[in-house]
Amino acid sequence: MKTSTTNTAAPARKTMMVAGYTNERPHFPDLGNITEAREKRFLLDFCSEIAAARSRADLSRALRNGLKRIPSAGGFVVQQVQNDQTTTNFIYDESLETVDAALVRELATAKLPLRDGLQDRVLQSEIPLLFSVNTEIARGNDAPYLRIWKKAGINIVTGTALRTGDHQHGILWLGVADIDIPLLQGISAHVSIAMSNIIAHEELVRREREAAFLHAFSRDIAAIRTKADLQSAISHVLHNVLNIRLAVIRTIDEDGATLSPYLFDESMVGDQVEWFRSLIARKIDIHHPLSALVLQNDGPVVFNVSEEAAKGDEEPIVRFWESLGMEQAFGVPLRMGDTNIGTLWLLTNDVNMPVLNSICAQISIAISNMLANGKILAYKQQLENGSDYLREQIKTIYNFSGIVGSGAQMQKVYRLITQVAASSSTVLLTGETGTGKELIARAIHNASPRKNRLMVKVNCAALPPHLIESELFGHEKGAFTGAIDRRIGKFELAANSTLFLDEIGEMPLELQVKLLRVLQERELERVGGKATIKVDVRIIAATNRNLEAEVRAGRFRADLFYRLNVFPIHLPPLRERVEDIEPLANAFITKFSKHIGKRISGISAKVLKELKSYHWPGNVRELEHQVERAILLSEDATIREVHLPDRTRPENDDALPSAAFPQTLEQIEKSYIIEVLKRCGGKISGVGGAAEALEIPGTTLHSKMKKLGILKADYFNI
Ligand SMILES: Nc1ncnc2c1ncn2[C@@H]1O[C@H](COP(=O)(O)OP(=O)(O)OP(=O)(O)O)[C@@H](O)[C@H]1O
Repeated sequence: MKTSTTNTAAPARKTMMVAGYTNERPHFPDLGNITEAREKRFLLDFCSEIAAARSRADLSRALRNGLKRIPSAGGFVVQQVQNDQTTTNFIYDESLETVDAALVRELATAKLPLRDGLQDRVLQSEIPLLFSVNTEIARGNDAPYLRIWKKAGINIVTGTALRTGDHQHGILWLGVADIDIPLLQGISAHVSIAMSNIIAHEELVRREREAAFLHAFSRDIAAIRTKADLQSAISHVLHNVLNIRLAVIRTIDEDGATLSPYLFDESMVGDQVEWFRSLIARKIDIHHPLSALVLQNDGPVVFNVSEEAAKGDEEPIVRFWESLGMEQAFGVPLRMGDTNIGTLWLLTNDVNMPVLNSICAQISIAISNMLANGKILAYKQQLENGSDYLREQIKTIYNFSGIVGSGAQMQKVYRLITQVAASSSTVLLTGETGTGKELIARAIHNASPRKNRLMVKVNCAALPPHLIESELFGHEKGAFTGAIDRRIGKFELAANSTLFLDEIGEMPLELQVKLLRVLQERELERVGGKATIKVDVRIIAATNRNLEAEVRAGRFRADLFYRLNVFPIHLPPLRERVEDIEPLANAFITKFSKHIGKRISGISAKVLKELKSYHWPGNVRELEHQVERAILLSEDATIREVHLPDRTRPENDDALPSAAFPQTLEQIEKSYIIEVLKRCGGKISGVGGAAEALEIPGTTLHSKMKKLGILKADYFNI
């Protein structure tokens, strides 16, 4: 046996037998005590057992049994050549575990570089090579398997390339000092065939398993209705089929410009959860280099983490991958047909690309179905809410079928409506209560390009402050107690239409900030939601308060006021457009006589005079109610009587007639308080209440009202 400092190679021979066995033994010594005939017998037995091997365990057993009959044999290892210039263990002799179990097991799962000065030489050689373990170690070769052989006390090992045709499957290492080269070649030829069969069989089993998983996955995914179920199905298939974990799925937002997180799994980020969450929470521009690359690619993109880090772009996500010790990260486009719907990110150092592709195709379908479902639900809700509006509109249609009034003041209002309607500019309608602000808001909407969608109205004074935010911006399920379902807000409902914010002066200060943000950025977040939603909404706001005074008093934000006051339209009080009173009264007679079912043809001159001289604190609404009441009470076809409150004024006289004037101080006080209460819409205390206007505490006003016998009917009877 030659154990020179270098390896000894046996020259290739032309006289090999079919099994690779020949009687000639030019370099290797005899096969111990096995005679030539027994050698043949041995090889036949050995090879038939190897040929029968269907699994790694079979092959291992066959090699172990065969080698038992070679006295100098000390163990075997078969390494498999991988595509990435490495080898991995295929089988090893379990008896080596008695030497150093931990090291053997470590090697069993390790990837060894192919070019280590030994493996590469064996694979390049046509014939088996013989190495001295001690010499290789002394030379500085630190291949870990040399340490095993050394610990096992084996100094001479032979390495034989395992090939079928041109394909290199691996290397057969034998710890044997004394073996006949043709016999070794015969053994290796059979091991090569067995190995390639086992690999093919394993591949087949793996594919069948994958196909079964994919089939189950597509079945499961078709039945999925919730995001949580989708997440668990995806995690399950990735873990079971690819043995990897999902990092995050991002979907492209409605605006088509950004990607938002859709699903993510923090189970693989260890104690870096907070960092991971902060990275995930961010919206990503679709042109961001890493995402753009994935979205432009047909299949998965492999990012080499150290190469990405070396670019010095200070990408936070790359630093994160580095911190997890990842060598590679995978970004996969999620697509339906030619349309990108998002990206899927995996943290793994290795992945089966074809399988990943088919999983991603299924995930794309599932996500796009879920997104479509979400949209359908939103549309459904929009339709439902829309039909409420429609009903409301139909119910009150007679109220805004036309604006009545042709006086100079209303002519000015009509001109302003015409100027602003076609644009999307914000309009601020001001004027006392009942002057027709809502009517004008609808007129602007109906004259605008948005007229085919319903105008959405929010009365900021009618909602409790804690509900206004959810009413305006919507909420996600569970956002607060009572949020049992997701609900879209009025802003989203008014998408591509007009949002009429009535009584804007009543909006609480804290909400004014949020409204300002939406008006500035045209995007909002639902209460309890993370996603930002773009909205194209035209705003018309209305108030009967003097907003400038409210700003000065610190009750209204100046910045919001300037945002709203883009195009102000002031509705004059009815007392300043007396010329409109008769046409308005006639219009209401037509409307109510039809509605009530009484044929009323007109108003007496006396009543008309009374109407024209009245102060109309409740403006057109008050006139409307007075006409309705008069029709109900009238006994013939002409209205001959109206019951106006005490504040009538004679024509051309600003002073009130003495008969109508209260006689005592108490009466003066009573009617003054009633007047103030009317102007404050019956609100007694709080912001905008009568007590505030009278500059007395709410409790004092209450007791005064009690003392003076002021009843609700006194100030609500307009
Ligand atoms: N010029 C008008 N022509 C016909 N009807 C009118 C006119 N102005 C107001 N009205 C009617 O008066 C009533 C009150 O009008 P509207 O609700 O638009 O007033 P407003 O200024 O918005 O009141 P508030 O400030 O109290 O909300 C409605 O029934 C409306 O149809």
